[in-house]
Amino acid sequence: MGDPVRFLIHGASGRMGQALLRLCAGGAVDCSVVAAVSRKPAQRVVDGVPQFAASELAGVPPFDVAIDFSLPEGFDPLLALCRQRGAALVSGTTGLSDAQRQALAEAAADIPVLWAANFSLGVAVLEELVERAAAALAGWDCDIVETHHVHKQDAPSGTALALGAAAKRGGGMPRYASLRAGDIVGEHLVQLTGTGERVELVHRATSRDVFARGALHAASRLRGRPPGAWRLRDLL
Ligand SMILES: NC(=O)C1=CN([C@@H]2O[C@H](COP(=O)(O)OP(=O)(O)OC[C@H]3O[C@@H](n4cnc5c(N)ncnc54)[C@H](OP(=O)(O)O)[C@@H]3O)[C@@H](O)[C@H]2O)C=CC1
Ligand SMILES: O=C(O)C1=N[C@H](C(=O)O)C[C@H](O)C1
Repeated sequence: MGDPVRFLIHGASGRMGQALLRLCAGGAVDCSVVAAVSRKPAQRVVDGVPQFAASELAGVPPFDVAIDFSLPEGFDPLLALCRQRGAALVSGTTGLSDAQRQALAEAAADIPVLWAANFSLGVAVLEELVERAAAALAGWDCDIVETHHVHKQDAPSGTALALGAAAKRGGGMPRYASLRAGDIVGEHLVQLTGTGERVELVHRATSRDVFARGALHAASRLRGRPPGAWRLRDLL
């Protein structure tokens, strides 16, 4: 066993940030959270974890891996910090611009990075099923319906777009629909419709812990890897 991996949690006050901090405190992986960053932290230290405002990012202590579940507006300073410090970055933030995706790809020349639209095992399997189904059902209509809680800002969800990319790899031409309702954690339906028949592939997340656990395990395995754009399947 080596030293505990040192995490910076970015978006710490949010729904995902809170799940990550709770799982870290519970020992889900061998780690120490050296900085919890949000836009405006209410306290300086919470449960022994130092809290930082986004404007104080330059002053955070040394860390091995930043885990980012925030909003696109906070992404650029975090990526710059990781490059400057030579630290790895795991990000699940969706709604990034093309320029931000390009900057992430360029950063992979210098540091290990992993971005995934969805850190659950089920969605990783669903992507493979969708590609196969779209290839086998050429010419069928392909519709992706995603449903999330009312606070979600981006649409279609990152996962819907990733499933759409899988469908395209199989030859499908996906269309998207988004619903925002109550406190739904995240549901994705891929519907392939022919004449007189229909195939439905569905994933329902009922707890954010599935995403948080996936991100923590990937992050702890990213420490010490060479620079590059890593995929979730390389690490889990
Ligand atoms: N890939 C995956 O598996 C998953 C991805 N997500 C994605 O993760 C992201 C976060 O989701 P969720 O936790 O629900 O969102 P929340 O709105 O609950 O949390 C957002 C967090 O980001 C912080 N933040 C906002 N702006 C900035 C900024 N400029 N700099 C630094 N921090 C900032 C907020 O701080 P403050 O409270 O101070 O404003 C808050 O801590 C979304 O993009 C979502 O789509 C979510 C679940 C799974
Ligand atoms: O914002 C969320 O909550 C989620 N976002 C991700 C996405 O955009 O696909 C993953 C998950 O569905 C929850």
